[in-house]
Amino acid sequence: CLSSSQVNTADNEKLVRPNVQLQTLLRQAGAEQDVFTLKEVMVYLGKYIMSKQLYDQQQQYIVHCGGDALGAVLGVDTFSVKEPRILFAMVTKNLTAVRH
Ligand SMILES: C[C@@H](c1ccc(Cl)cc1)n1cnc(-c2ccccc2)c1-c1c(C(=O)NCCN2CCN(C3CCCCC3)CC2)[nH]c2cc(Cl)ccc12
Repeated sequence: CLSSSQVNTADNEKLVRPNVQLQTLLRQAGAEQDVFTLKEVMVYLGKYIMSKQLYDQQQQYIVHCGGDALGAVLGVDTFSVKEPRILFAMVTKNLTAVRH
């Protein structure tokens, strides 16, 4: 039988494994694990964007990642932080759900 935590696992508590390209970026942002929650992936990606100053200084919700490995991972040159659905879709292409 499933424990209560397994039954009502919210999306952001589901465990995911990034592919090698994304894992490399997360490690550069300080991650030391191989398996994450979606929320953890986003927190580390935020740190990565901050550390490499990829956001637009004038419009700080615009991220320019074309010349960076992040652009290759997400498949875009620029994105807006104000489009979370688009952003989650781009990030989840690089994640595999972990059965536990
Ligand atoms: C709500 C959250 C978010 C989270 C998920 C989504 Cl799908 C959209 C939005 N968010 C709001 N602004 C940002 C942001 C903006 C510019 C540069 C860096 C981060 C974020 C992102 C975080 C994050 O973990 N954010 C912590 C607090 N942020 C406040 C904004 N801070 C700003 C400080 C001034 C300079 C610009 C960033 C950085 C820390 N993780 C992300 C990962 C990506 Cl792929 C894209 C964006 C973010």
